Amino acid sequence: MDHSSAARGATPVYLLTGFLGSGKTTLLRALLRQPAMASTAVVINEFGEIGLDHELVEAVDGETVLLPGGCMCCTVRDDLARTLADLDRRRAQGEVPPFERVIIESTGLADPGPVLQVLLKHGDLLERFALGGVWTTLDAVHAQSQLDAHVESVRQLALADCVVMTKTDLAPFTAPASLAARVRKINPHARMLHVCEGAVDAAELLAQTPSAASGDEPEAMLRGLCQAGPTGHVCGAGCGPHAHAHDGRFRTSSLRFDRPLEWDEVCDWLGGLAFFHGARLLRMKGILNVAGEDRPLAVHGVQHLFHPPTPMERWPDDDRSSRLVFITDGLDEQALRPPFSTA
Ligand SMILES: Nc1nc2c(ncn2[C@@H]2O[C@H](COP(=O)(O)OP(=O)(O)OP(=O)(O)O)[C@@H](O)[C@H]2O)c(=O)[nH]1
Repeated sequence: MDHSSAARGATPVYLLTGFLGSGKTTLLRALLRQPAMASTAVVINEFGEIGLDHELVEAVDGETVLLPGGCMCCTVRDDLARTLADLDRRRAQGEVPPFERVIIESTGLADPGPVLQVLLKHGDLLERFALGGVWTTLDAVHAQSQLDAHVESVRQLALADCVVMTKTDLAPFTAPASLAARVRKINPHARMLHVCEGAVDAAELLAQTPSAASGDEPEAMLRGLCQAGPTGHVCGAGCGPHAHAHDGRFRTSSLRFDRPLEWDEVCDWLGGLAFFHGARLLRMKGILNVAGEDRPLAVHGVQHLFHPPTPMERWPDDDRSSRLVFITDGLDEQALRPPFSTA
């Protein structure tokens, strides 16, 4: 938070961004368990129709708000401004715990520039909230190809105050060093942390403010960086889906299964998807009800890599159906359908 914001008592807002599956939710969960992150309100935005991240975060001892489906950098920017204003009002009226900071987890496809504009341009919000920093997760396994193919991931990196390189445990030995060199060319100012499974010191991350990172006046610097999109397009109030490359090209598909699933069937199905369609399967995540298991299983995939399933503490609500969300680079929905019955 910059000093003028601190002086006027504005609440710092941290934007947690990073490409699909790069470890944002994992980092957020690890952060929220630490005392330094007590009194944090969380705002989560997802691209899919079925929002899963707020359920995967688990055990947040504070206020968690799920922004409606849609990418925050285009369709739900007004919702974000409203959500922040609403959080502030509910805090003043004692309806939510008295949070000291807000973390916004954006969709992996969001261009952070327009999101930051919400914080920097909304007159009403400026009084009460100030940008605390931008944290960008970078997947050490997939980032090189994501940076080649998706301008959103370059923008997420360019606007970072702190780059959190994840999955170094899975990457080939030399990958983090060559990725770090590429990061330096895109964003020489950002601090870089290497973390495994979200294990980062919250206090250290909180210390990475825009001013600490660059020495520039943070809001002025960010305003410049946020103005133009990758194509020179400046996001405005009437900015619709047309303005962003990801709309139309990226497709979200959601599947729901009412009956408990057989684990072997799921493995064959998802294994086949990764094998045949991994290159276009940008992200898969789900909560599964597996026959014989008391607890739900969280499953995650990024391109060809499927992470080991993890049992969740408990079902997030009464809904016992399995839910999966796929974000693909134009993959036909038909290709995702399982060979077994979904009923
Ligand atoms: N081995 C390993 N796995 C990780 C690490 N960080 C995250 N993961 C795994 O990567 C998968 C995706 O992580 P998430 O935290 O859900 O990624 P995300 O960026 O929130 O995903 P989206 O919100 O869908 O874009 C999960 O299975 C995590 O357990 C890491 O440092 N090491």
